[in-house]
Amino acid sequence: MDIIRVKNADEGGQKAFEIIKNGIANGADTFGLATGSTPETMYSYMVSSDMDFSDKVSVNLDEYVGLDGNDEQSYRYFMNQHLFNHKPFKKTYVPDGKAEDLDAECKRYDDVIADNPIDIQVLGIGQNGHIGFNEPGTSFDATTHVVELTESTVNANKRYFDKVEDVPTRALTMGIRSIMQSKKIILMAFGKAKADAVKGMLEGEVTEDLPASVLQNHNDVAVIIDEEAASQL
Ligand SMILES: O=P(O)(O)OC[C@H]1O[C@](O)(CO)[C@@H](O)[C@@H]1O
Repeated sequence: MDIIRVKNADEGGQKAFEIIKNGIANGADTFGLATGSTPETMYSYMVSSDMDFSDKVSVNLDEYVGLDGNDEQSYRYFMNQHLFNHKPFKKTYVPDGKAEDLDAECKRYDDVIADNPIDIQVLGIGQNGHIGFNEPGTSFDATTHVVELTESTVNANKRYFDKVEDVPTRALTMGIRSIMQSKKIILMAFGKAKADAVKGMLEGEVTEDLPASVLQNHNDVAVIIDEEAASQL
């Protein structure tokens, strides 16, 4: 793994943006995208650039079950606000959290991923080492599935909701197998709360107990970490 140390989230977002830009110059046109606070600076750099993404495709990692794309807490809404409303893409995919048949939605999303092989996948990391919403214990062979969120994840994400009871407890997520099939992966981690997960991911054994550790088995990963996230290394 290529470890890129930066001062803070702003510099990290700039580095990630540069990797995206180089990727596009080398033919990348399908991007796996992530939500959460981590990629926000990267999206700001994309938005304030003069780049045109109108011939690019995005495939997002995950969505809360039960939330419509117009719901301000949904990941579809997040992506529209942070990127797509400013920089239109040719096509943007996010799992449908309101699908009546969730199993069918997982199957549909696997077809989307198969039809749109991801050139560059952007990832954050949960405090418990999750990637996408693949929580500890998820099989490395998983494809898109419905997940029960752990207490740690619900607590970490409650900052976006009025009260913890409002945080959905289930989500649809792309599986680890699909993430690992991306040609290139950029994982960003900023802040002290991520330090233990980053240490486990980079220095620990490869184990389903810490999903991000699987990235040790991928041959093209850029890990962008700030000083606080790197503080346990
Ligand atoms: O970037 P945050 O807000 O710390 O969240 C960590 C990770 O958890 C998720 O919110 C779950 O998908 C990811 O989007 C994100 O990478």
